[in-house]
Amino acid sequence: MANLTATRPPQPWTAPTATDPVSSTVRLPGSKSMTARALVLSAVAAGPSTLYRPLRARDTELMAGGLRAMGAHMSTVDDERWLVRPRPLQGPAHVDVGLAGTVMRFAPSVAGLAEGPVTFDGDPHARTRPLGPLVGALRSIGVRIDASPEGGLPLTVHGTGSVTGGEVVIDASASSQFVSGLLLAAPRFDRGVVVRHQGPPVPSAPHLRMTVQMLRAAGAGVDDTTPDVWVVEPGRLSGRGWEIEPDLSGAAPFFAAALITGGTVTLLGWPRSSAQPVDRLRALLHQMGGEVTLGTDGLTVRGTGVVHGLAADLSDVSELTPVLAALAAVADSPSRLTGVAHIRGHETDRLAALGRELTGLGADVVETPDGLEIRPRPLHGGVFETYNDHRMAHAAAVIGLAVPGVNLSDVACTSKTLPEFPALWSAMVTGTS
Ligand SMILES: O=C(O)C1=C[C@@H](OP(=O)(O)O)[C@@H](O)[C@H](O)C1
Ligand SMILES: C=C(OP(=O)(O)O)C(=O)O
Repeated sequence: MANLTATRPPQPWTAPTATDPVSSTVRLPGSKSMTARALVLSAVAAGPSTLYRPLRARDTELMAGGLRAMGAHMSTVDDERWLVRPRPLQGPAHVDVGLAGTVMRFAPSVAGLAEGPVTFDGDPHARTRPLGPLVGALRSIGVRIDASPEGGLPLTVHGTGSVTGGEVVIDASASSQFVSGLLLAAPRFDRGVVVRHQGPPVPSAPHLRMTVQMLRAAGAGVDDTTPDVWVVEPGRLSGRGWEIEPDLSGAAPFFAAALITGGTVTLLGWPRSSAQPVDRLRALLHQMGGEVTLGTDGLTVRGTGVVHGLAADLSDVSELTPVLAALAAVADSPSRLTGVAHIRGHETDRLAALGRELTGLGADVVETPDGLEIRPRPLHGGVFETYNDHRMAHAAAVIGLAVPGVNLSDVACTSKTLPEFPALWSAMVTGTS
């Protein structure tokens, strides 16, 4: 079982250094984003559902736990299939969101459908993550919420068993999850929902497409033809089987290992057609000197022995920023990563954290308002603070392949999305995977 406690002791870890090009075939667990969506859609559906090969990690166990607290029946003992039987949603209940954006943004609208109060809180840093626009939007469609003055955690949703729904205007520039959180339970709202975004661009477009695609797969009527407007019709959602794809963002550090060591990594079980932005990842890795191919055995990344710098707007794939920044720090030319101001509101302020920690290893990094400029210089070992952020740990592990003595302050934070990370990583480096 993944570690669900916020106060687990830190687990320092020295990243293994690769003496040879890696040559590895990895089977990774399911996508965090697909698992979270499948759990929510299953909890508000009219019949039972099964998730095949879901992600078992802190974020998804917390999501299952939160929905279970509200009354949904969740059987998550079998790693290969989780069974969800919807039941009447009710409070009083408490949802621990941990540090999971998906839980803190997707579960409140489900709580609006529950009868009774549902309280939400999480790790200390979760209280600083943006939530106010979603709270305001839910209030405007009839959900009563007590929240901190900024509209963040801790909060209480006073569910009445139904949500009016209808037109809502929101500034979702801080997180696409605000929009997904409004859409996923909306078929159960009396009037469905019409979400209009007003403000700077919404990041993470592929995650919004995933939300729309999975809603439709569950039988919802969704119109997303007008930019920045999403319409979900009221109606019944059917229970179904959800095939969860391997997590592409979780695979990114393993693919980066192929680039940085000039080796080869194959991710098994990759589907022919995916809800995740594989073409974008392929293009980014190609720009940095890698080759990505989709074969019958899976998705393979081959390093060519060089890592090039990268100039890219990462707004649609911002989860990849830490790993790409790590590659940029060892590249043969400077990099400019832009379009990711909002990742200051992720598990930590990722721009500040990457700036500080890469500089600590000797890189020349300038933090800009919406990204990073990275000029490679010879790096050295040192302590790398991970700030409870799984993707900071991934970044440090990637650099550690090429630089001896990269000491992570804590590697257990990888349990947020991939508890097996240290073991899988070490197996890849020692050639036992
Ligand atoms: O909906 C989702 O599953 C996610 C959306 C994105 O959030 P932001 O739009 O806040 O970046 C992404 O970064 C996060 O890891 C997962
Ligand atoms: C930003 C991330 O997570 P969350 O869902 O907590 O926002 C992430 O996994 O990179």
